[in-house]
This record gives sequence, structure tokens and C-alpha cells, in this order.
Amino acid sequence: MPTKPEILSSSPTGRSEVVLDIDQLAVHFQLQGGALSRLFGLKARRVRAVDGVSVSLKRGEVLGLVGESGSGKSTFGRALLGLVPATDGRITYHSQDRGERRVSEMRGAELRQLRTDLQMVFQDPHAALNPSMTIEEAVGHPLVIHKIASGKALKTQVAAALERVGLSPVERFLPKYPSDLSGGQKQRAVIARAIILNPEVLVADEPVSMLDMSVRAKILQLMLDLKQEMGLTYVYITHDLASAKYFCDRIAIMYLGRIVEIGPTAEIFENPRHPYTKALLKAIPEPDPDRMVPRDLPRGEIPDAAEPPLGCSFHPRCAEAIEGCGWESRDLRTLIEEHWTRKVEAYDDEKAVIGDLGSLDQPSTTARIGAGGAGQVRALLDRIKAEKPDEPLWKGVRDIEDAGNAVEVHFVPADAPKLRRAGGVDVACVLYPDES
Ligand SMILES: Nc1ncnc2c1ncn2[C@@H]1O[C@H](COP(=O)(O)OP(=O)(O)OP(=O)(O)O)[C@@H](O)[C@H]1O
Repeated sequence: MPTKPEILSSSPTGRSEVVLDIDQLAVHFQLQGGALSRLFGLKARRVRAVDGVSVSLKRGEVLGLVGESGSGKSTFGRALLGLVPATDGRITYHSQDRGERRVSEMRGAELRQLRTDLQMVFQDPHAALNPSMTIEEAVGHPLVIHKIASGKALKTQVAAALERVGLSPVERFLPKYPSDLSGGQKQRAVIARAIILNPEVLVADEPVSMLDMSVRAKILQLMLDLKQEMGLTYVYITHDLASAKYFCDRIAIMYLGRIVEIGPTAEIFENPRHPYTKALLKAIPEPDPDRMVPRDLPRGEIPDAAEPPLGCSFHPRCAEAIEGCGWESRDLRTLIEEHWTRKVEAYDDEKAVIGDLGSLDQPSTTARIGAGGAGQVRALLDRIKAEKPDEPLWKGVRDIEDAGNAVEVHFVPADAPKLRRAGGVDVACVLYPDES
């Protein structure tokens, strides 16, 4: 198998440094809902899986995408290969050999070529391999599909790829079926299949998370060796910051479809800026039981990507939130319900004063609540505030206005913060003034 020079100093594009340039990429999924939903006039929901991501991938680097489940990492990775269409924005691929092309404009042969230059390694090696194909057939499959090799040449290339990923003696592995191999061996075979077309970029989506602890480091080391030998560039998708620290040159922290912090790995670990990054770092398990640190996982669950919080989408879970983070009606509902979990005995009377909370589910910086008179609602809100006066939501209340039997709580409106320069990283958080 021919190898590529590790880093080219020039290329036909004149832009050898950048392999992929992603500009304001958005991938939204329209959820149609069933016939019943339409009958009852429920509006179709739109999941903003990726929502305005800009990042450039330099040749030879390992970029980590880290975030909780549902943050949009896999969708982003799939969009790079054109496996899901971009709703908005641009992905430009700077091929060493074929110049600069927008992924969204590629069709037919060009798209097929992209999918040889960019390969994906998935989480579950067992699902990625056809159980009825031998390892020889599976690893050689891309060469057959693309009509690149057959017969003896095919076998030679498959053997070389297996050798390269450490599945040797090769003759022992060629006739085996996936079920004959261990998890680590299967992932090696998947990697052999991914590199057999000599790609430029590997998008590795949780490549070790389903493997035994004992083989994870070995597979990551294999990938680093391959990167060195073949001049590969990686996008490494994971929810595991500890492995990203070991593996990545740069890390992008994703939350609800956006990058909230991006910078060199050392800088992210030594001096995290975004409260979400800090919380993720604190949540890394400490292998030494004597040095166990208290966990500080963000409160609550990751919100619904179809109706993300207003302003900074992390604000409802943020330990450092301030007034300008985008407080809104749904936060008030959460606060009132939390109050009732503490004061169960007050629920019946207070519910009569507050009325139906359903209207608070519509995201808005104006929350109208109350059925039992504005004065009573105000008094109840005061009681709730007195229980936890430091609750950051109250800092985001601009004013409370009487509105008949109800009150209107007006919150300080806020846009989602954009990435801004802060020290050695870029961070999307209002706590950091833009240094640039
Ligand atoms: N084909 C699809 N149709 C509708 N919604 C989707 C589709 N694919 C992903 N989503 C939604 O998009 C959001 C992002 O999902 P994605 O799988 O990209 O996140 P992730 O960070 O990779 O999570 P995980 O680690 O669980 O794979 C989620 O809310 C998910 O439910």
C-alpha cells in the first residue's frame, strides 16, 4: 500500500495546512410527528443537532470533539463525510490531489471519492463488520467496491493493511469471521478497512468506548502510529475527556450543537474557561482512590435540542450563571416545581394562586403566571426567592409587572454567546470579555 508523506509543505491548492474548513455548519433534523400529532395541530419539531459550528482542521492534527450524549458530535462527524446534508453553512475539503471543493456541491463520483479520502471508524466494531464476511473480504471490500484491486493484488493489499494494524500473523486472521475475534481485534480490522484506501482524514466516533479498558490505550496508540506513518488527520469524537487528553492536539467542547470552548489540549486541561468544560473535567473519574475528588456534574440533564434554552444553552445547568445568560419562562417553571418538591404541603394552595404552568413551556423572556391575584403571586414569588436568594435566575429578572389576576416576569434578553478569544482558547461565555 503506498504511503503518503507525513506533512506536505505545498499542494495543488496552495493551502496544504488546512484539510477541512467548516464554516457556520448547521445540521437540523425535521421531526414530522405522527398523523395524530398533525391532527391535533402539534407543530413539527426541528432538532438543531449542529447549530453554527466553525472550525478548521489542520493537516496532521488530531482534533477532539468532546461533549455529553446528544451534543451533536456524531452528526458533525457524519456531515464532514457528506453522510448527512448540511442545513446551512459550508464544509470545504482541501484535497492534496484534487484541490478545494465544497462538500455540499459534490455529487456522484466526487462524493464517492470524498468517502475514500475521508473514512469513518465507528464505536461498535461488531456492528461495523458483516458477520458473514471473512476478515479478508471485509477489509478488502472498499478496494473491490471502488474497483481498485482484485485477485492477488487485492490479497496483498489486505495482508499489508492487517499487518499494519497488528493483526499478524496475517494468514491466521484472513480466513477468520468477526465472531472469532476479540473486541480489540475487531476494531483493528475496522481500522484496517478504513485505511486501506489510503485516506487523508479519519473521523473516529468513540472508537474505543466499547472496548475493554485494557485494550483502549493500545488501539489509540495504534491510531497515533498510523497517523505518523501515513500522515493522517483525525477527528476524534468522544464523551471521554481523559482519552482526549492522551490523544488530541486540540479539543473542541460541544454542547447542544455548538462549540463552547476550543483550544490546545494542554490549555483546556490546565486552564479551562467555560463552566461546562470545568464541570466535565471535574467529572473525570480519578483512578487513584486516595485522590478521589468530589464530582461536580452539571445539574439536570442535557436539554432538548429541538427547544434549546434561550441565550447560552448551558445556562440552566451552569454553576457560574449571571444575569445576562438568557433566563426565561422554562427556568421559572423549573424553579417553582423545585420549590414544591421542598414544600409539598404548600402545593395545593399555591397551585391555586399560580394557576397552570403550561404556558411557561413556550420559551420566552416574558413569563406570565398567576390565577389568584397579582399580589398573591408576587408574595409567593418572594417566598420562593427567600428560600434560595442566590439562585442566579433572580439576577436575570428585569422587572415584574402586574397583569390583571396574574403577573408578568420580564427577563433580561440575551443572545447565544459567540466564540471569543480568551487567553489561549476560544470560549463562548459571557463571563469572558472578547480579547481580540
Ligand atoms: N437522524 C436523526 N433524526 C432526528 N434527530 C437526530 C438524528 N440524528 C441525531 N439526532 C438528534 O440530534 C442530536 C445530536 O445527536 P448526535 O448523535 O449527533 O449527538 P452525539 O453528541 O454524537 O451523541 P451520542 O454520543 O449519544 O451519539 C440529538 O438530539 C439526537 O437525538
